Amino acid sequence: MTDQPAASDHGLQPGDPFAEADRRAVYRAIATRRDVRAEFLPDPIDDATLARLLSAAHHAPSVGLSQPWDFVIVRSLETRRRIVDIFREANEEAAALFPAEKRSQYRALKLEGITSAPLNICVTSDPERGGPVVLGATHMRDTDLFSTVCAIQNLWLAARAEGIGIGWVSILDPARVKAALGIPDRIRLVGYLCVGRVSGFFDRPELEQRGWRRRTPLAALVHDEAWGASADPLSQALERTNLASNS
Ligand SMILES: Cc1cc2c(cc1C)N(C[C@H](O)[C@H](O)[C@H](O)COP(=O)(O)O)c1[nH]c(=O)[nH]c(=O)c1N2
Repeated sequence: MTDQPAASDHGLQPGDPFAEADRRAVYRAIATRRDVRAEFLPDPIDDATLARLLSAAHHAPSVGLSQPWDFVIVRSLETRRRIVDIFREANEEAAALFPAEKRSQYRALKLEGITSAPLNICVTSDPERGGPVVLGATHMRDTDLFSTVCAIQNLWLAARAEGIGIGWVSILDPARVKAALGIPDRIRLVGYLCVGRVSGFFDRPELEQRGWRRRTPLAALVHDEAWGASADPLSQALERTNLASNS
């Protein structure tokens, strides 16, 4: 046992940045990760690949190392059809909430790939996993959820690197999904993911491509010292940064 940080098994000294190609690969996964709805292929995901994705998720940070996540793997078409019915009902309710001029555009969007993807993963969070008092969760009650979202993002990025698409579906009544999957009441439903190999990834968010909403310039979201103060000259660097080209 040592109290030193672990030496990397990738030929790096502790504290070294990644080699250039590896660094680029990390940013490329981040920049090209997409939410996938319609481009799923029926090809099954083999267990070794699925295990890598789940292991990536399980390496996420978590409040007090509580690891509040569980992953329900859903392959049966019968179960996925039940979930799609839950989606359809919620999606009708959702459409009605948008103003009339947006409603038809909303209805034209494909917002799930539950039965077209060969596999679904329901990711949950157990607020009691870390015990009655969790280090780091004493003053921010939703930190178990934040941790579980980190796990989903890890899985999403790893999937992109594997050429596997992920589509997150949240237009669902969580109580009904939990009942369909036998998930106990006290467990929180965080993400319902459609997972599968894809015919391709959009190069921009599909919602942007379809004119629903655009990505906000980052400089508008970074505040210098206090809320509302623009981060000049950092803002110039932010405007120049293009993650996709790693420049
Ligand atoms: C918490 C949460 C919940 C949802 C989503 C994402 C997240 C983080 N997204 C995907 C979302 O629309 C997408 O991430 C953005 O449009 C940005 O696109 P890219 O992910 O960059 O492709 C999503 N997409 C969809 O088609 N149906 C859905 O119900 C949801 N729900």
